[in-house]
Amino acid sequence: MPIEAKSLNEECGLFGIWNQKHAAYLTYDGLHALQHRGQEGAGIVANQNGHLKRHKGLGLLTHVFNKPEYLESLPGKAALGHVRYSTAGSHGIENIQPMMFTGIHAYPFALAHNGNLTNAKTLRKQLTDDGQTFKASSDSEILGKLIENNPKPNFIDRLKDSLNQIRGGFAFILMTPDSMIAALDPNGFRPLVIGKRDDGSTIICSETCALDQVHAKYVRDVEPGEIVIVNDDGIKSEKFTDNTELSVCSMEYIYFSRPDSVIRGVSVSRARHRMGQILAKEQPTPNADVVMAVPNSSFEAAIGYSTASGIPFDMGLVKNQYVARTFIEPTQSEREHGVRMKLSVVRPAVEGKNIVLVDDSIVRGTTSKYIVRLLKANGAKSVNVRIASPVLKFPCFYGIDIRTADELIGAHYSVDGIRKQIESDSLGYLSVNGLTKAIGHLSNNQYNGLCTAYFDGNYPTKLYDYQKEFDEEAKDLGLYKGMKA
Ligand SMILES: O=P(O)(O)OC[C@H]1O[C@H](OP(=O)(O)OP(=O)(O)O)[C@H](O)[C@@H]1O
Ligand SMILES: NC(=O)CC[C@H](N)C(=O)O
Ligand SMILES: [Mg+2]
Repeated sequence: MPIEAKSLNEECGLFGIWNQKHAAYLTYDGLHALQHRGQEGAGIVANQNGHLKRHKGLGLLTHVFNKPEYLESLPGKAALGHVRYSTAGSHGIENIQPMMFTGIHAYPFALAHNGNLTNAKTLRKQLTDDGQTFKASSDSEILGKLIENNPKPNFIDRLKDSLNQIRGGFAFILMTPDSMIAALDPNGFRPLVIGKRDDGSTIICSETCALDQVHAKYVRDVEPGEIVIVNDDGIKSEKFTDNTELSVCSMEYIYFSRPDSVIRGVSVSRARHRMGQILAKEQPTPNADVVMAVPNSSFEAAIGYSTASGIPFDMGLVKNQYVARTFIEPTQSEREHGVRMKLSVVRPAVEGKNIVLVDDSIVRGTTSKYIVRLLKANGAKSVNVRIASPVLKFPCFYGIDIRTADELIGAHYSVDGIRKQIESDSLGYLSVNGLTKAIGHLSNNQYNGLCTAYFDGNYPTKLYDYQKEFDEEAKDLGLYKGMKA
């Protein structure tokens, strides 16, 4: 199974549409705009007069739907699609979504999930002890199993009960014979938006870039703790809990989401610009000749740095758009090979220059180290690395597949230690305050509406099944040393 040797792996993408005669085709187009969120597999379930039918497979969307008959075989006026990057369970076909369920009520439904459940292990054990069997190994199947086995006669009641049992990061879209239903976790970690097309169809999807793709207008974001029910009677909103506290994953703004998306009223592209501008103020580089980006995700931050500092921007690095894929789990040497296959240098832009190299993040340090060496080998006088986010030193349990701090260079070294490792002349990071300022105030709560746990260890929820292991690791690596826990 081909896995791209990336450092930060994207999350899943969801797209659902109700009341459109070409529902599966528009879902395909919408998923195409969300392909950056997951490349391991894709699937679409169509709803034709209450009958649910699915096609799914491993690999990119274009690969899974590489014959016209696959979409032709999915007629119906509603559809639900998913692109997957795994955070739990294997990379196998059994974990590719949407997943389908029926259960004791003989009421079929399909389910698509973005995020990661923090109490999946416990719930899985409880369900298994109760005699349930699972088809997949990911966490996503758990919500389906809970709904299937809940005795309440009404589907929404079964869903509410089940949503109140799961913990962690979750944006769900479900397709039943008569409704499309979306739900968002009480912290709203993952983006989820509602849109409308002029033809009267309603769309719910992960990012606004997918709304633009299918010519839909943005209506609003789904709220934490909310259930949105779309059917032939219109749109209805309910809550499964009032115990909510918005803390959107800041990594969505820094790296994951597409720059043309808008999350909770904040343009991802403009937020990255501001991260670069604030970084230029916090971490100036006197006497530099040129600002360069590490394509693709740091372009906006680098342009922001250049605008705020007055140092001209230039393209010193080129990214091969035909991404090299490896056929084994990424190892360190695979990653180095991956970066080499991906990035090359424009020598005349680099030779004899003092360079400010802006990237959005350092995970393991593979990319920065390789680029610093590459730029120096091409005659750069100095390479000053500036990172448009704070030091990444804590793992994420809500949907990014950094499950242990051990793999993060920021968990092992001080900023100067990292500088030595990546062999740069200087290194500077954006502060957590700077990051929060760049994104803006999303809420008046203690988190300003943002999860910055990867940088400050301030997790907005208990970590449940992961807590013990995390506490031990945090202690071993001294992650909170010198920090207010
Ligand atoms: O320190 P490292 O472990 O090397 O990881 C950091 C790099 O990973 C991400 O980019 P990625 O290569 O995934 O691709 P993109 O920016 O082109 O999306 C990120 O934007 C950094 O450039
Ligand atoms: N990246 C995601 O959102 C993944 C969803 C789910 N946890 C899975 O592993 O399939
Ligand atoms: Mg990058």
